[in-house]
Amino acid sequence: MESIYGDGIDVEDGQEEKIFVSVRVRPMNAKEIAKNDSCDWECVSDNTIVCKNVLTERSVYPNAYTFDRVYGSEVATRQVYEEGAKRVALSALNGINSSIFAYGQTSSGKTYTMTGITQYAISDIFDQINKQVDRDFVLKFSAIEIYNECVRDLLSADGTPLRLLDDPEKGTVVDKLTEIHLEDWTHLMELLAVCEAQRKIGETSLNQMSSRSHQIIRLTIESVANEFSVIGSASTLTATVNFVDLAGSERASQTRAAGKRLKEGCHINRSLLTLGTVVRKLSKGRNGHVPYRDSKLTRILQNSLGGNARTAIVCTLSPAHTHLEQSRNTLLFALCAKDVRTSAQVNVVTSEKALVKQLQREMTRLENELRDMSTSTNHSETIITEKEVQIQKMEQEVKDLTQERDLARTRLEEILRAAGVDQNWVCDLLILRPSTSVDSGSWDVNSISGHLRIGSWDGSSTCGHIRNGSWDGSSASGHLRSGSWDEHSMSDMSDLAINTSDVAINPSDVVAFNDSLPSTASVNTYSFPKNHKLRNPNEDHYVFDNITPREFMNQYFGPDSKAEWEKTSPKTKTRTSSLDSFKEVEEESIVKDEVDDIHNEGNLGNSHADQSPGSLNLTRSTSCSAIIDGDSTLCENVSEKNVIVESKSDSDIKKLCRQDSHSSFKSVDEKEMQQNNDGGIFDLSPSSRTLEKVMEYDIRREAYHMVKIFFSYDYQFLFFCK
Ligand SMILES: Nc1ncnc2c1ncn2[C@@H]1O[C@H](COP(=O)(O)OP(=O)(O)OP(=O)(O)O)[C@@H](O)[C@H]1O
Repeated sequence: MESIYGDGIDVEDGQEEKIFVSVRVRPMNAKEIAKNDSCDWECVSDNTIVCKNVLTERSVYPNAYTFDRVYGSEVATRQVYEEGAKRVALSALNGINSSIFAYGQTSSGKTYTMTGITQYAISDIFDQINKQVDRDFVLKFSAIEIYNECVRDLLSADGTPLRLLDDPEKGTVVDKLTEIHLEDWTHLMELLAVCEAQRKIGETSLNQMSSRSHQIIRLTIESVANEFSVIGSASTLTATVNFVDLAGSERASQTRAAGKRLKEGCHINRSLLTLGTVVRKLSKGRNGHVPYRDSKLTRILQNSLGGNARTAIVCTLSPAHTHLEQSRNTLLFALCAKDVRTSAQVNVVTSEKALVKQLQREMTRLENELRDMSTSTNHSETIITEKEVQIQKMEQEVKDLTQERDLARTRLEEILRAAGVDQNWVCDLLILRPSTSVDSGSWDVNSISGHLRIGSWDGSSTCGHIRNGSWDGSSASGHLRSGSWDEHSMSDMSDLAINTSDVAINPSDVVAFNDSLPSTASVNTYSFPKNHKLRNPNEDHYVFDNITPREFMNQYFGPDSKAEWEKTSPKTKTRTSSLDSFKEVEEESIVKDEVDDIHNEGNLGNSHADQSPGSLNLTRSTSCSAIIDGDSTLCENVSEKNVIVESKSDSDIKKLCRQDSHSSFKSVDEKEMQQNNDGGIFDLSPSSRTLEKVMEYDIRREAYHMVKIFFSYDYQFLFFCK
């Protein structure tokens, strides 16, 4: 019995060998003889063929061509098979993929040759199988046709084109291709007959039965060692052998093709051109891109060209001089193919040892994959854990802030209640969140670089509108801008409410504290007692715990006008004169004028004329402290003041506002106020003048507001109450 590896076939892994290339010249046919065409080709040896035609000196074509084997017209197909294809075909029995295909122009004898080779090869395969008693074989037969770039199953009546799929191990595979278990020789003949019947053929001027498609007959051979095997029962061999009958290259002018035939010819030529390019690239080396995917033909043949397959090509020639150019092209293709090397590899397990090695490699690969997956999973879990911790922290922060807000709101309500302020009164509230240096004692508004928001608060609601404003501490010198107050809001304050959390200011945006009030204290600076310490919120303590609201207001916003104006006036004058004495004089003059105006028009009672000068400056202070203290006497004054204000005509109030705005040395710019629609610029200096401006703003809108400021450890509140 022959060796499993065949007669003289070397199957060492990685061994390279060239494609076996042979040339077969068919006999002159009746037509050619009738036309008295001459025979151009002569095989001068077993492997050299020469062109007998006299060539001009300028011809680029060689005269002689050498291949692995050349066969003249007298040589039988059997010999072509035996010498040029058998060795390759039988290598499939040893687990090596193999392909044999015929290439040549139309009517050159491809089908004739391949039909014979296919039958001889399969016949020999049957013989080899029968001889091999230590292995059990299974043969599977399939047939493919590529017609006009569509892949068809020749064993199926359904002409639906089949898809080509890329399998990582098998390479290109034809999806849903019929595979029939080949039983015996008779069965083979039946199947070949089916394929022949199914294949697209047509009549051309050169071939009455021209194949208009590429045909691939595929035989898959599976074998496993049986009980008689000395190698081992587990060894398995699987390989395929392809018998490829290509459609013939043709020149439309020669075939006089038109319509359907012309279209077929275009597809045929295009795919053969791609095949030629692939072979040419492969012959020049394995580097670089090989355009296998440019045609269905080269995709399917990829494993048969330059891959692991053993390959034999039989190039067929028509000897007639008429076909000289086509024959030369065929030989050029053959020359390229001659240099293409393939690597013969047994692509199946051939021994127990190899099987063990393969399993070990597979185990290693799986372990690596598992490790990678595990690492990836751990990483993801770590990220999730970190996010969860972050979320928990943020939830805790939200909780803490909510508690702070509620605490602040509660304290405000308590203070308002203690001060006798109606909780349902509408208040405009400004909340400043101090920096961490809040305890240091003084607050330099010039340091403020962020924006503040001003809104309104109805004391009971925690949600609603926020009227945005901004406080540009540097450019506006401590002016508070209220940028988006609107008439509607002002006239219907009951609709306004503020969510205190919305108006909280980022500490970095708002305040910085200095140790003391600068000697050049401007109206932009709030100062606090040097010894004053803002309390920790946990102590449930406010600024007002140490001083009365009146003292507080007097201390930071000027003396109360109603209560002992004469005593406090010099002090106020001293402070303001240190700021800008000439403006003070100017202001007092203007204030006096405007009071006189009002008196002259009889809108201000005589009892209040006595309060001048400075009464207007102190009006706000009076009302504010009165309400804070809950002092009934002072509240009467508030009431009186309300009467005074309300008794004024609109024109009076506007006039008063205009005059007063001019009198302020940090004046509210009337134009700017109007440009900002109803947005006023408020001077929030510690002088009563600041608060006067707030009053001014409110009076303009026929709303009478007061200002309170509370400081706690975390928040400072400035709100304007109606
Ligand atoms: N070596 C040969 N000996 C005798 N006759 C041959 C030989 N080669 C081919 N023929 C004949 O030549 C004709 C054309 O051959 P064949 O059909 O095989 O050509 P082809 O290359 O397959 O053409 P196409 O590409 O058009 O299908 C056929 O009638 C065939 O019998």
